[in-house]
Amino acid sequence: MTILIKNGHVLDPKTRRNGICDVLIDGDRITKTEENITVPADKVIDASGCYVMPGFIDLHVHFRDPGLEYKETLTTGGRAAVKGGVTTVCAMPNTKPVTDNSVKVAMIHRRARVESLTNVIQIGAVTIGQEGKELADIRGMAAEGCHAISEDGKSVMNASLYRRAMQIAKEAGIAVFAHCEDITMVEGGVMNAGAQAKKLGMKGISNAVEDVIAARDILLAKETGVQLHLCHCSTKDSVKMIALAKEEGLPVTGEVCPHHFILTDEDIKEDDGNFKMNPPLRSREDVEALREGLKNDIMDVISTDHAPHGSAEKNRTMKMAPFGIVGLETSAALTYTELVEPGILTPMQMAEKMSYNPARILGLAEKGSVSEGMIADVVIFDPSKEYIIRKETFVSKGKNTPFDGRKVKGDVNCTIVGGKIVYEGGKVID
Ligand SMILES: NC(=O)N[C@@H](CC(=O)O)C(=O)O
Ligand SMILES: [Zn+2]
Ligand SMILES: [Zn+2]
Repeated sequence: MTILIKNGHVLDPKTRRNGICDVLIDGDRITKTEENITVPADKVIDASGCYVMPGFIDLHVHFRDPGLEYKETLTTGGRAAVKGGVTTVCAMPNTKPVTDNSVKVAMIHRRARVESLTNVIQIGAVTIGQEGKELADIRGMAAEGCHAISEDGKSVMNASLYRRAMQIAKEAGIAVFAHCEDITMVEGGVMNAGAQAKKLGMKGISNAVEDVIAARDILLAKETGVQLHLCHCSTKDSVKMIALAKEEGLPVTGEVCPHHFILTDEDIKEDDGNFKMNPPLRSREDVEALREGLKNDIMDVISTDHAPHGSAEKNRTMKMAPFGIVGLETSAALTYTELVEPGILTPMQMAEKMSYNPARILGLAEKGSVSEGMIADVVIFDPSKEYIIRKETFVSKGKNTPFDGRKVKGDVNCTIVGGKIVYEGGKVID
């Protein structure tokens, strides 16, 4: 099968191509990127007025499979991913049971190849059962294709144990994805500590809850030399610390989620569980620092932390609802609308942070680029389309979003995974 994408504006962070160009796909590879390709193809796509970018690589999703299939599955999560232009995801291990050994990892990889439209890279847990007591078989999981380990959902509070995990990850050549939260400091908090929490009568989560662990983890990365990726950064001091780490030449990267660079705690007008996530929506100052960090490339990655939950669970009070919101189907549009349209990021930076940089962090040499020889994971994005986000239109099982009813500009037109069209004309092609 050959696909010829005509007249699109190619954004390729690897070759720095940034202009109108045709793209030819043959089988699972991109075989040519050139102006005016005229060879016949099985399928021709007119991408006039659209960006042609490397398929998005989301370093942080929760597919809830196995064990919590009522929230999401490899199939439903995969469909949501390709609708959002996401051609590879990193699935976090806080499944049921926790994905903490090579047999479980191999099983998910095997199943995902059949059940999921997007590529799934399973992330292995740091400790057995995410209990923070005994290290998981990190080497074994790395051998099964875990490109990173993570205790996401919580931090490994025992610094000595975490340091040992980092040493092993370093030896195995994989990264550590860090969820930064000092659980001893949370004290029942459900939203950002500040005036809005007081007004709503909620317990607060201060910035230091994140910052003290971010600082610790950077210092541990310095000692062990492991590649450390800080997940869902929400505070201005996280940005500062990553800047410092980079100045020192440490292999530390930072990730920001759309909700953290768009919303503040003041957007929580009432007691609504759909605004509850970890880390919480912070202050205007934090949001500005995250935007600035993305703009000046201190922050490398935009991920979703797609965290689906059942409606009955989320349509409860802030106190009762679980932490987490969905993101796969809104991330590209929100990023374009909030960062690219206003000139905070260039379109090329969007491609970098949503695809190229994640590919580098995972060590995927054949991904994150629309250029000859690469795997044909491609997204065609129409920056002119305006619409309103409606959670009923989500293909994810999770409808838990604070962005329902929000106006956005920019929509995924077509998603190609390994040379196969899996989303086109508003429809997922199973
Ligand atoms: N982000 C969240 O609020 N929730 C995540 C866990 C996590 O990412 O820490 C989840 O698994 O639901
Ligand atoms: Zn987390
Ligand atoms: Zn998460």
